[in-house]
Amino acid sequence: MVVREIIPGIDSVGVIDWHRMAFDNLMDLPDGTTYNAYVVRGSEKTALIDTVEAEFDEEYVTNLIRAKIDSVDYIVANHAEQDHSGSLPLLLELFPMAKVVTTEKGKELLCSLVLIEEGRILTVEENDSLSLGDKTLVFYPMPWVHWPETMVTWVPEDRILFSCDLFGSHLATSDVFSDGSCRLHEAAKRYFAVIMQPFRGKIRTYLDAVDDLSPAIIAPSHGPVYCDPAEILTLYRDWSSEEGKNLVVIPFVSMHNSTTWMVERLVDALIDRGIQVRPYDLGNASPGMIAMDLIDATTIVIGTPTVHFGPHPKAAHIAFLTNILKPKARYAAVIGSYGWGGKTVQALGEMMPKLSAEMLSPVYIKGKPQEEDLVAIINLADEIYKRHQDNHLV
Ligand SMILES: Cc1cc2nc3c(=O)[nH]c(=O)nc-3n(C[C@H](O)[C@H](O)[C@H](O)COP(=O)(O)O)c2cc1C
Repeated sequence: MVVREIIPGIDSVGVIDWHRMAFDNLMDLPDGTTYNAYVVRGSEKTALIDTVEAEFDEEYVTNLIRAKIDSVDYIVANHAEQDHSGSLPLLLELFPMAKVVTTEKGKELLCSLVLIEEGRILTVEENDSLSLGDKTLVFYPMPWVHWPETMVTWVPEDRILFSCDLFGSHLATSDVFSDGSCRLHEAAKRYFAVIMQPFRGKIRTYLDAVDDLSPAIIAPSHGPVYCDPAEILTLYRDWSSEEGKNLVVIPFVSMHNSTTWMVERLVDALIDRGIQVRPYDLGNASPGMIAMDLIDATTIVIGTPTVHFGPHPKAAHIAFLTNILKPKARYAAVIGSYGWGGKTVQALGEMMPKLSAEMLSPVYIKGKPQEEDLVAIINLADEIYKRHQDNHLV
């Protein structure tokens, strides 16, 4: 529990969740997370920006007491997801005059997800503003970062942007401000990979809007605050672009090593051809790491044996994840081994209808790979090399 000043009149009053291991049961969290919330004190009125997970209610309220907040006029809900709206019911009890400020869609979601009474909600649209006296809150809906109701809040007098999940990172740290470290950038990338990647087209548009505002500070709802917004804006420009890198990601699973031997041969052949390669054994790989590489990969190769006539469930899981993340990869292939028959290659293709990648010829072999099978793997490496060359990546 700790209150930190961001700038005079604006404090960080959120909480640090040091030990959380997973988020949304979708993403592994190696570094915990934070639920950021802020207080903006104007000369006449006070606003809170976002709240925290309900299980951290007590810490949040303690922070408000430490920050000497005895009245609240507005509680801005930039995003209705429970990690930011969970404390709203308690806060509305504690501050009976406070209004929740959100978009029309946010109102609908808050009423159903955290059971807020409609009468306590004030809805806002693009460019609407609320005066706090010497500070103003201006609202910009930015749907689909990463839910339909999301918005950001801007304080023009201080040029600070409360960007909610946009620019967030799951990183529990005692630093309230970015330290510019690789660790933070990796946490932000992991966050983008799993939460923002499918919406990168919209995000490119929103990056232009943020550039137009030219913020001095970006204060997201997870992870550190950026006093040099170019740091995170530059990373977001790269991650949200449609330009893949000279990278092949190979998530694979094997029961008796035939698929593993094929993957090993492919890895060596790609390295020989000057292509960066990341194999992930799905027996113990982190889905977050794979998702991060999907941001950059130009080619995805899934390796799997046939199990009960289809792909191994671990390969099916990664195909499903790939499909929902809609990565920018231009090429995909399936390699692996079967015993007597099945529809593994076709089934995997059908699991990824949202992947707009050209499917390269599979190398799907019976039993243990023989020399001619390994030659087919070399041919696949050549195919990938040619495609990467066509894209001026090698
Ligand atoms: C539980 C189980 C189910 C299997 N089901 C099939 C199947 O439906 N069709 C098939 O062709 N092979 C099936 N196989 C055989 C494997 O696909 C085959 O042994 C393959 O070579 C294993 O590749 P790996 O060494 O990479 O695990 C099955 C094997 C196991 C262990």
